[in-house]
Amino acid sequence: MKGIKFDFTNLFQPNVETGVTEDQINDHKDKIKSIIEEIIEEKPGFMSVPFNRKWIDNVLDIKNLVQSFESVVVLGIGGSALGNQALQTALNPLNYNSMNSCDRKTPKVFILDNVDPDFIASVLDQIDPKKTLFNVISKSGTTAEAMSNYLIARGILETYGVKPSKNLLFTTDPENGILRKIAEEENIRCLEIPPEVGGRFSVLTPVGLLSAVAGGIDIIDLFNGAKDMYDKVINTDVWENPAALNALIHYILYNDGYNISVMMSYSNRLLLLADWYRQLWAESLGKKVDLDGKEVHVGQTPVKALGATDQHSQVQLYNEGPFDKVFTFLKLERFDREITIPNIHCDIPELNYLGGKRLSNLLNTELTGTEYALVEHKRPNMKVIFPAINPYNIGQFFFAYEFQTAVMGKLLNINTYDQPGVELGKKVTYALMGRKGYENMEKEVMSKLEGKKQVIL
Ligand SMILES: O=P(O)(O)OC[C@H]1O[C@](O)(CO)[C@@H](O)[C@@H]1O
Repeated sequence: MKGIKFDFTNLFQPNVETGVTEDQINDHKDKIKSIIEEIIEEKPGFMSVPFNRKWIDNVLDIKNLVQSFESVVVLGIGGSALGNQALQTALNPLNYNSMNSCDRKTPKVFILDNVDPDFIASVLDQIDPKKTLFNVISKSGTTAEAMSNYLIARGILETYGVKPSKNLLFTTDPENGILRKIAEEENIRCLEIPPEVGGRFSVLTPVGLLSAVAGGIDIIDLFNGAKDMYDKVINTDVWENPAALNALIHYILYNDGYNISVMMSYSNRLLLLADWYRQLWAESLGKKVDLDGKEVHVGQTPVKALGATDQHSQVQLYNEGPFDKVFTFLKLERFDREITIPNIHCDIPELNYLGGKRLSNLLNTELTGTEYALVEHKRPNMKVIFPAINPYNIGQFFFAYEFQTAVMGKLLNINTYDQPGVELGKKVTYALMGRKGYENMEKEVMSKLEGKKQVIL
């Protein structure tokens, strides 16, 4: 079977004592059917993305230009960066940027998704601004982090005497926002973020596609994967729909106190898919009010982990701590590279069992060990199995989880597509950084901050 597989075995009773039952799933069969019908009917923006060739063409039209640069630097945050990072890390070698240019063939790709000066400076040290394309990505065109990094990049270009329009590319709303305005005034190249697609659902739009193309990734196959997954997830029978079944099981467990969803990748290359998932699951589902206006404070906290590394950091808690976590392992069957452990110290039993074994075998055996231990400790867990890492499988993953999030949002009866909870912190930053129009807020914040009884040791 082509594509990724979802192994739900260890989420069900009697395989795991705390798991769900078939009856519980059957009790929700009709509800899931109507939820899927509703989603198809309502068609949230992300649903049509894989079928709109425009997003691919817009990016492929400028492929040669983009790939003519030595480096491409993405300036964005949240949904305007996490998908890009997941794509680069999964689909290019982990040492991609440090490979020599003949082996790499396509530009180095850096993603600046923070305003930590040590981080930004460390990337700026690695690029030649004159040979760098800065892709500023912001749907709103107002995000302080993306905008300050834009100003820094532009300042550098101006210092070097480079015409900004030559080395800048904006990815933003087709009509609104300050980036669009600057682009129009200065004739800066622009790609569109479809207004109906929220940032965290935008990886398959030019948001994620431009840097993917810069890194030589086959975006057509990425779309093919997403399209084939679409066909699977619109199936209204929960037993044949991996995204709906996954959402439903997470929902049932959540209502049983499983407040945390751990995504643990047994592949360094797949790890940042878990970062992408964290934003999707957290921002979409963590809500104060439901669709009836009732205060509900729902949401399952997504956590990222790496196997085998975190077996030696987190697994003690996972096995013996509170019964509040459901686990998703990302398993890779075929690694691109292989290393065989040499037969050295053949007379030392603590070492000789490893000799001659492949590292991938050790890693996946460790996964089996962790799964086994979790089951023994009555912890529900599942696997997403990647036969290999390729654009098709990654496209499938993205679309499956986007749809799963949509189903979970319906089960929780919340608005999956807004994020009112991020606004206050943003506004306080504007106020304290002196943005015009926020003077009253600055006063209010300062008086609250100064009025606090200090407890500093
Ligand atoms: O693309 P923008 O508008 O800069 O937003 C970046 C991110 O900020 C948020 O609006 C809130 O943190 C996310 O939803 C979004 O992905």
